[in-house]
Amino acid sequence: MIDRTTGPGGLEIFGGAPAIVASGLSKSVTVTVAERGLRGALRSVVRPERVRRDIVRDVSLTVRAGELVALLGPNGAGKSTLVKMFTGILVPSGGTLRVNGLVPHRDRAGLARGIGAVFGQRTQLWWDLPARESLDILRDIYGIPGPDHRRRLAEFDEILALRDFWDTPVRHLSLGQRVRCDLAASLVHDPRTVFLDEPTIGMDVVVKEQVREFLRHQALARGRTVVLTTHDTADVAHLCERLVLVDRGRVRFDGTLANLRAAHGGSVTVRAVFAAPVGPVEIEGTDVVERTDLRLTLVPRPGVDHRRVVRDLVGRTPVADLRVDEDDVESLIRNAYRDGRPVTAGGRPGTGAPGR
Ligand SMILES: Nc1ncnc2c1ncn2[C@@H]1O[C@H](COP(=O)(O)OP(=O)(O)OP(=O)(O)O)[C@@H](O)[C@H]1O
Repeated sequence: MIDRTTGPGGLEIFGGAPAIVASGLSKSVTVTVAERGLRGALRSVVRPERVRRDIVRDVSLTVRAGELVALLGPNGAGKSTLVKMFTGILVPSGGTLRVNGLVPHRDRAGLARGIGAVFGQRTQLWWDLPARESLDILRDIYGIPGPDHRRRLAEFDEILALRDFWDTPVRHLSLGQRVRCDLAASLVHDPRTVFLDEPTIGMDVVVKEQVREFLRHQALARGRTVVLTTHDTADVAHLCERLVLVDRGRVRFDGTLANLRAAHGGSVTVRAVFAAPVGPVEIEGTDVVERTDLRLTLVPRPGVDHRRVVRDLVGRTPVADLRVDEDDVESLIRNAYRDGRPVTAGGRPGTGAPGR
């Protein structure tokens, strides 16, 4: 059963039990190795060589209720496999997993009432029906009371502007319109935890922002847990407080963007233009890149907080203009994969165990 209370302003919020608790979670498959050449092909038929492939290895992760978590990683890293285990579609080969307090593959029916999912290119809507009719069918399947259903659709429509196209058959919708309807379908039964695979794929910048605002609202105001897989680093920068980087089946990093910056950030550059000429300025913990009477460019040394550098600079000189250039999210993630060490929240090297 889903544990709910009423929060400020009468909003329903979910209880404090973690949404996901995974410990040592693994998934292996057995694959047949195809041998080369005609003789090899014949041998593969007569005596196929089978090898075990580890797709997800020893993943430990706790996601609290109401968290917005991005699951990131290169193609083939194991993200979809993890989400398939979270949603009960795949049975883990090892470790333990609970989602909304349930063992997903053992209690798929119970789990379905408390989770929602959007899987990228696939739709859960009826192809030949207008999206609105699909949402009505889902209302009947889940037994949602009419007033609740209408209130939820009005809320989804307010941010996602569904009314413009929800009377059009799904097969005539653009990808961006269809995914917006799929988002509504995944939330219509008010699930506690939502899994979204590339929710902003194929959308223009305006619609992407609409979807991000919608997901923020669903996490912050509604207390829903949102786990999204994405290759769009702007989703991460605009949306997620927590990042889990997966690589070759393992968690390589688990923490906030600030943790990632601390662990894998390159340099931050502080550029100041002064309102009047100044003499020599010494700011502790920095290297000077450029200095004139009117300009100063500094790079804080590793481990030095650039905000302290900015405070010192502004406190001691007449700064007319100031710019801080940091690595963008994409370069941070690239650095994390290149650096190779698994890092948990707080920037500490670790095994991918929950960092908070
Ligand atoms: N049933 C299976 N049999 C064999 N290999 C599999 C199976 N399912 C997944 N894999 C392999 O496991 C790896 C992880 O796949 P997965 O789909 O989880 O990656 P992903 O991180 O979601 O990738 P993408 O970003 O491309 O969607 C891939 O190398 C894939 O080929």
